Amino acid sequence: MNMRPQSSLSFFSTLTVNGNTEHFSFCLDLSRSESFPSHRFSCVDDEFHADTRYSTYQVPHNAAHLQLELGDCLGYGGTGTVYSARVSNPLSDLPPSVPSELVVKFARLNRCRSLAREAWIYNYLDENEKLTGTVVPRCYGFFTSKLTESSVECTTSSSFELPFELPWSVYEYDRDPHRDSILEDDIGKLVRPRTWKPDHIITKESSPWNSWAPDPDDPLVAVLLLEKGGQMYTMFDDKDPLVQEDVQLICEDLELAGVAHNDFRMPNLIRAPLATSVCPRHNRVHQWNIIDFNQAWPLDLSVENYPRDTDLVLDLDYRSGYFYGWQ
Ligand SMILES: Nc1ncnc2c1ncn2[C@@H]1O[C@H](COP(=O)(O)OP(=O)(O)OP(=O)(O)O)[C@@H](O)[C@H]1O
Repeated sequence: MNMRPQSSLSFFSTLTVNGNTEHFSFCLDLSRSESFPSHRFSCVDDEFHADTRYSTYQVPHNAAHLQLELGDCLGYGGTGTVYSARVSNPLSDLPPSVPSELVVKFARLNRCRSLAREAWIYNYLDENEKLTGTVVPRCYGFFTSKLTESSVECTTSSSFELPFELPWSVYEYDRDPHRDSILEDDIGKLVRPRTWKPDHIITKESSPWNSWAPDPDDPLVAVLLLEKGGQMYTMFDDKDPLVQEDVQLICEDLELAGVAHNDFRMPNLIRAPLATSVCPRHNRVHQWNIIDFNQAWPLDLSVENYPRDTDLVLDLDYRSGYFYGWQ
């Protein structure tokens, strides 16, 4: 029987991140936290739907503890700052498939809710679509911790507000540093089912993240732990027909999973991690992975008129002006 290996999302319950650079040093203890479910978008009526199938995923409470030493900054954007991190646990404590280096995406202090959404999409792609490890990096969980002054030392200044000084600092160009960004399923009409049964199922509306807002007096740090991929896509890669073919195929995989990415640009396409598995649909190891899902949402292709009605929403528009950053 062809059994899928245990999901990387079930490996760890708690995490310690040690960061020591010339600007700061910190030691953060974090615990697994629930991610933030999305409503289901439907192209039938162009509305978001509350749907009990789109709910939180269980977090493991008695799984292993992971210890990381922060390495280089790999990139940043409006939502977070991304670092490589070396696993410092004794190897015997870890599931054998855990690589020695991972990636920590820190949410900016005002963007924890957006990162909680991105974490939910990774969960969705892992559990429903089995795309983690082939088309998107494997995810090792979403963790949070309250930030205390005692856990952080800044060598330049002790301010929590300094841009770029700390991995969770608010983005310098943020238009509203005191709020998280508005997600597409926060606005417009919401369609509710006629019968709404189980109270114990946590959907977007009943999730604590739905009403979350950053509190400067009680800051929260949130991180997403991912498999480490390589360099992002460049104009040089763009000229290679083999690269183009492979990217078309991973776009097809994400489209057939019914996940609308909503921000498909060159920086969100990276070289696939070393341990990428064979894609069962294309019977090959893809050389590229898609990242950055904080603006994504799922569709249910079994109720959509696919591809006729879904094309505009699901099409990743590879090599479009938006992809190149021209519009
Ligand atoms: N798993 C990964 N492996 C290697 N590099 C990564 C990984 N995840 C992110 N990066 C690097 O970090 C950069 C920023 O990551 P990401 O796009 O997730 O941040 P963001 O803040 O959500 O961006 P945006 O402003 O588009 O929302 C990427 O362009 C990429 O270079």
